[in-house]
Amino acid sequence: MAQAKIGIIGGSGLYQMEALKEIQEVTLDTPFGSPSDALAIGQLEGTSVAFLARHGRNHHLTPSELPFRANIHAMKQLGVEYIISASAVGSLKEAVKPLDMVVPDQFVDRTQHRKATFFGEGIVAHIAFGNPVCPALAALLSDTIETLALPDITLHRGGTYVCMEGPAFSTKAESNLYRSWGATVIGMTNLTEAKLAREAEIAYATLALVTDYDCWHPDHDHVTVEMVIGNLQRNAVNAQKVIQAAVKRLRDNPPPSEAHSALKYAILTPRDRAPAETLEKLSSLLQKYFD
Ligand SMILES: CSC[C@H]1O[C@H](OP(=O)(O)O)[C@H](O)[C@@H]1O
Ligand SMILES: Nc1ncnc2[nH]cnc12
Repeated sequence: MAQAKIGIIGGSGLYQMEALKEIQEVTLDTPFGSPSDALAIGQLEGTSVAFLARHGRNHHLTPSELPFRANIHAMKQLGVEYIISASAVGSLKEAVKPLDMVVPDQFVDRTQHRKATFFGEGIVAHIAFGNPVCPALAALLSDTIETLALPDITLHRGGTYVCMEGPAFSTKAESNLYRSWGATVIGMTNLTEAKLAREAEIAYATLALVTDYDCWHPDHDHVTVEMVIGNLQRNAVNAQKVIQAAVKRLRDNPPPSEAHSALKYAILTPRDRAPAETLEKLSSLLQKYFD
């Protein structure tokens, strides 16, 4: 099977990478079901990259329907060590404007209906998640954006991404509550992905692309998909430039990441007490420790 060290997960508005060449479409099965779509494995900046459209290429999956575990497992099967996630977000701060880019360093989990762990069924592990984003990968992403200096785009290094369940947008009371917590942006997908990526020992960072001011802003009574879509298309063009340049940096200088050994002290169940079926199910995550 084709392999790739770098994975890209494209969110709303980013359903393919234009610059990806020699594409092989791979339909993968995982112990956690099928990923959102076939993965496109191809060449970008002379290195192998695996691309997945998070909601499917025709955007047919809601955030709650996303097969997060299958998506991350598929990346692991392909040998991915770094995931750059591109995501549409609403802004919770006046200074963070539509079309700006944020590279968050924290998440707040407001999801309710998701399986956000590979563990259970007889094997227990507790990963550290105090720093939910890989600092080295996030720095690489921010440095890339800064160097590109895209016209009219402000970069915000760091910030807190509130991950809500959706699919409906927030109420004003919720939006103002998140603002009172000092959060920066809001979306519906990235916390779950970041957690699973950490369990899979994949370094993960988010390129958050601001589409709207959510509903708290006095000039925007509601968030509407119409409002979001206009900015999504412009964001997608910028996201492709950033991702391509970040892949080049990653190719040349893949940073060491603590995420790559996240399970080292996390697994509590001794191997000889672990159910054979679960060991088999988790083999691509655990083989390094249990062989
Ligand atoms: C299109 S607005 C709501 C939708 O956009 C974001 O998706 P993604 O994170 O995959 O870019 C947000 O999380 C919602 O799923
Ligand atoms: N305002 C918002 N709330 C949640 N997810 C979003 N994605 C884009 N804009 C959003």
